[in-house]
Formats: sequence, structure tokens, C-alpha cells
Amino acid sequence: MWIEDYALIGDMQSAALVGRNGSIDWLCLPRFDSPSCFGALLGDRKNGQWWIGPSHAERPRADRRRYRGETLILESEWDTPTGTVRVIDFMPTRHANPDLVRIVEGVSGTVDMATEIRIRFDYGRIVPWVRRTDGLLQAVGGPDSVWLHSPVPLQGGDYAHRAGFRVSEGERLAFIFTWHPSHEPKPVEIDPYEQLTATEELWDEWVAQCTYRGPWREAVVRSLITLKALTYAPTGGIVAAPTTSLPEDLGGVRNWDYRYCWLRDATMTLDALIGAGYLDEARAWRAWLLRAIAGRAQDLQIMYGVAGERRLTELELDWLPGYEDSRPVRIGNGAVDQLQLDVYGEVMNSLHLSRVSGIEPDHRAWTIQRELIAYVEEHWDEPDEGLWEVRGPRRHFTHSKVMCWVALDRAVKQVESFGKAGPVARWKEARDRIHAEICDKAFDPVRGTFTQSYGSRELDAALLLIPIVGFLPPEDPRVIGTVEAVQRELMVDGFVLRYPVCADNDVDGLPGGEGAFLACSFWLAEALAMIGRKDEAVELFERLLSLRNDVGLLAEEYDPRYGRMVGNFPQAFSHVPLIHVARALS
Ligand SMILES: OC[C@H]1O[C@H](O[C@H]2O[C@H](CO)[C@@H](O)[C@H](O)[C@H]2O)[C@H](O)[C@@H](O)[C@@H]1O
Repeated sequence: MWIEDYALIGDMQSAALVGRNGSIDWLCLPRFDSPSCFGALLGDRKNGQWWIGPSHAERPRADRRRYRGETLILESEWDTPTGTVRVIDFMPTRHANPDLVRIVEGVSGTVDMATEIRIRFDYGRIVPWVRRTDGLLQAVGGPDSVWLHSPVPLQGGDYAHRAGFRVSEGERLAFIFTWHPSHEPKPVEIDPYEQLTATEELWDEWVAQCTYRGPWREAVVRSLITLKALTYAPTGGIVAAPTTSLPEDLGGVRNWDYRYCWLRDATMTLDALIGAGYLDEARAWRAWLLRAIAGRAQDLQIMYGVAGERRLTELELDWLPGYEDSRPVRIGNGAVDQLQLDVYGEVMNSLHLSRVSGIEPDHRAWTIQRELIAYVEEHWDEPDEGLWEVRGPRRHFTHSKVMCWVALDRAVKQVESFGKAGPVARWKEARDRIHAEICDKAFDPVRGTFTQSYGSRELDAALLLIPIVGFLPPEDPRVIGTVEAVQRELMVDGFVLRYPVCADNDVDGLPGGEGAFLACSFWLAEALAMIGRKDEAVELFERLLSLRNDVGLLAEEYDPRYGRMVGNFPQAFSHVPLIHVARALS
């Protein structure tokens, strides 16, 4: 199954990937970052999978797939020689325990169906004990337990459970899969049809708040729903993606765990949500942020767990072969210990935007912001790992310095526009010093472009953010020169690489290549619009929209070598700039 063959369902605490053939290949419970109980995505069906589909052929692909209206309820339909059948997949809003519901619905004629379920806890490693209790199937392994309500009798064998059944026009059969801690009593069973209605209403109400009215509404709304699905409702934290180790380089080692809250990705997500009218999410995220980073500014991390956890130790799961043999499969993320100075700018910018959008002030926020600014004043001139989280040596990344400028600039604006207290003259002086140093050390006057780091020749697509964050005005020749250099040197088949990745260029300290980074391609569209080249911007934007899969989802990257999406999926970092560009071009 290609990455673009998957659709997302979720309950804003975790999410599942459903394949085009009706197979659920990824689900971690009870949280996004819990061990998987369906892990076939990173191995095979023996690592956990639940398939439902017509049995006239070997696991046929659905003929049609869509989300029901503007919701996260997935409908897959198969036309078979004897009739048409629909499978409705969704995860109801969480009550006591997480549920996954699969309703098989006869659309016309009569269709022979089959199902096969293999529950494997702990990322495919634990084969549970399975027993029948009160007409349900219960699987237990360590801390995890699952109860499965099946409307048809299941037969066990070869460590799986299977059934063949028939569904006729107008008939509905509901399967309910409920996870709960294994030491607790049997969970209360939900009514799947009531939950279907409730889930639909929930999404309808949420989407009704969207303020975007431009020509790309369908793409914007689907992206917003995806971002909402990546929000961990109990805390307000936002994960970068619901998957780990979907490779950036098919068969390669660039496989990372994205089931955490990056300050960078989350602040950008929040800005997109605020821009579309979603202020409650902004309030919840600000509260999450203040709890997560509470303490000393020097202890700030660039990412946290969904509840603000700080220890995200990176481990390799050697029993999983990885997606299309892309090893290693990693959980945790070593980048947690990196110095990435840009996050200070992103956090300051986001809190500034919240205030500009009318979100009521939180007195604790300014105290923390002042601590962050003090840190920036002391450390902005240090080398760091940068927003691309390079695993090579630290450098003076231009983007990091620009974002330190942003941090101070927004602090000054907080004082000047909102009457906050602070040493504004000192901050202005530091801000201007950083500006001057960047223009002096990161600009190549011969090629007329900013470069990735001080003194380097490499380009970096993050430089496209220079006009977007207001470091220089769009009409500045240095901005135009940088945009044109990115177009000349970083574009492959109409999309943008984040920086040159090739054998003789070890920018990131990792072997192998990678695809075009979708966020960067959107940034180029936004920068083109800003410098007045709107037709080119629209053309690039439309090209990017055409990469979305049949249900409107984007991974982190697109690899023109294979014409496939690569990297974790769906990725907030790709959907966020889609929303920004649609708004900018509208
Ligand atoms: O390229 C190496 C790094 O790749 C990952 O980082 C990328 O994803 C992050 C989450 O979306 C994003 O914030 C960052 O800008 C991207 O470069 C990975 O998480 C890192 O561990 C890895 O070093």
C-alpha cells in the first residue's frame, strides 16, 4: 500500500490509518504516542491489522472513497459482480475508553464479505491471549486489553480471527473495537449508530466556525479537519503527525517519530487555526504551552509529549522491518535534546498573534515570554541544529538567526502595541544588531541571495520565510534574489527541496536523499504572491493541491523520483502552509 493509499480517522486522542483496500494498518492506543495495536504499516499483517472487504477477489481496492461531508468519518465503497457495499469507519469522541467503529452497509444487491483481525500490542510484538466473554472477543496482553463486538461469528486460527458473511441492500452490520487498560472491568458498550450521528454533528458544528470563504474552501476545510484531528483534546497539545518512521527516503534511514508536539509545528498549526477563526484551540494550546515550558528558560525543549512530557528517548524497534524495508523503525526522537533557536521566535510570534486576534491575555504568558527573550539575548549568536534538526555539526543557520530577530521584534511590539513592561530600548538595539549581522554574514552579494548559514554557499528553502515573517519587505532586491535562487537551485520537477541533498553535500549528517519538502513548496508559493508574482503562485499552489490524495491528505514530502508521497502522514507541517497560501491568494 502506498502512503497516499491511506485515509485518517481519529478521536482527537489517537488516530488510525485505513488503507484503500479496507485494511486498518496503524492504530496506537490510548494516545497518539502509545504502542500500536495495529502496526502492519511498519511491517506486515503479523504486526497487527484489521481488514474488512468484499471476498470476490484478493483484498480488492475500494472503487470510491470519501469523507462523509466535512467530517472525519470515512466511507469506502466497492462495486462487486453481485452488488455494491460500503464500509463506514470512524472513531467516536472519547467517553470512558477509545472505540473504533466499522459499519458494513449494503448499498445494492448482495455482497459476500470477509474480515480478518490480528491484534498485536506493543508495536507488533505481543501476541495477546484471546478469549470469548459474554459474546465478545477479548484480547489481553500486558497493560492492554481490547474488546471486540462482532455482529458475525469469528473463527480463530493461526493467531488471527476471521469471518465470512453476506450483506444485502439496506442491511447494516456494526463492529465495535474498544481498548481499555487490562486491569479494569469490562468497558461499557457504545451504540454505534448513535455515535455515528453524534460524530457527524460534532464535525458539522466545528466546521461551521470556519471563517475562510475563498475559492479553495474544500482543501482548506479538509486541512483544518486534519489539524484538529492531530490535536490531543485533553491537553491542547498538537502532534506533528500520527505516525512514526514513514520514510523520507524509501528504503533509507530517514525515519522519525512525529507523534510529539514540536513548538515549531504546533505554533504554525495554531497560526493557521487562528487565521481560520478557531480561537478555542489557540486558548487550549497556549495553556498547554505554558504548562509544558514552565520552569527555567534554559530548560526549554523544542518538542514535548502530548501532555508536556520531556523525556522522549529515541529507540529503535529491531523486530519491525519498516515501511517498504526502511529501517530502522524509531520511537522517541533524539532531536528533543537539540538547540534550535528558531523556536523562540515561533513561540513569541504565536503568542503575539494570539493577542492580536483578541484572545484574552494570560498574565503568566508575559512572564514566560520575558524569560525567553532574556535567553535569546544571551544565546542568539550561538550555532545550533536549526529548524531541519540536522544531525551533523551545529552551524550559524540563517533561519535560526532570523527567528531570533522575530522573537525580539515581537517582544518590542508587545510593549509598543499592548503596553507590556520591558526594557524595550535594549531589545530594539539587540533586534537591530541581529538584523545587521544577518545581512552582513548570510547574504551572498555575488549570487544575490541569502544562504543557509554564515559563510556557506548552500541555499535553504527556509530563507523563503524572510519576507513572510517580516524580516525584510517583499520588494527588497535581496528577497527577490533569494526567491529566484531557490527557484533556480532547489526545485525538482516543480517542487522545492528544503536544501540540496546529494552524495557530495553532507548538510544534514544523514545518508541518502529525500523528496521535495511540501511545506517549502507552499512557502515558495506564498513568497511569490508577496513579491507580486501571483500567477506563478497560483500555478504552484494548484500543482501542490493536485498532490493531495483522494481524500485530501498530504505527507511531509513528495518524491518526484517515484511520483509518490514520502515521510510521515498526514503531516501538519504540510497542511498548515496550504491554509496560509489559500488565505494569501484569496
Ligand atoms: O531531517 C532530520 C530530522 O527530521 C525530522 O525533523 C523534521 O520534522 C519535524 C517535525 O515535523 C520538523 O519540525 C523539522 O523541521 C523537520 O526537519 C526529525 O524529527 C528529526 O529527528 C530529524 O533529525
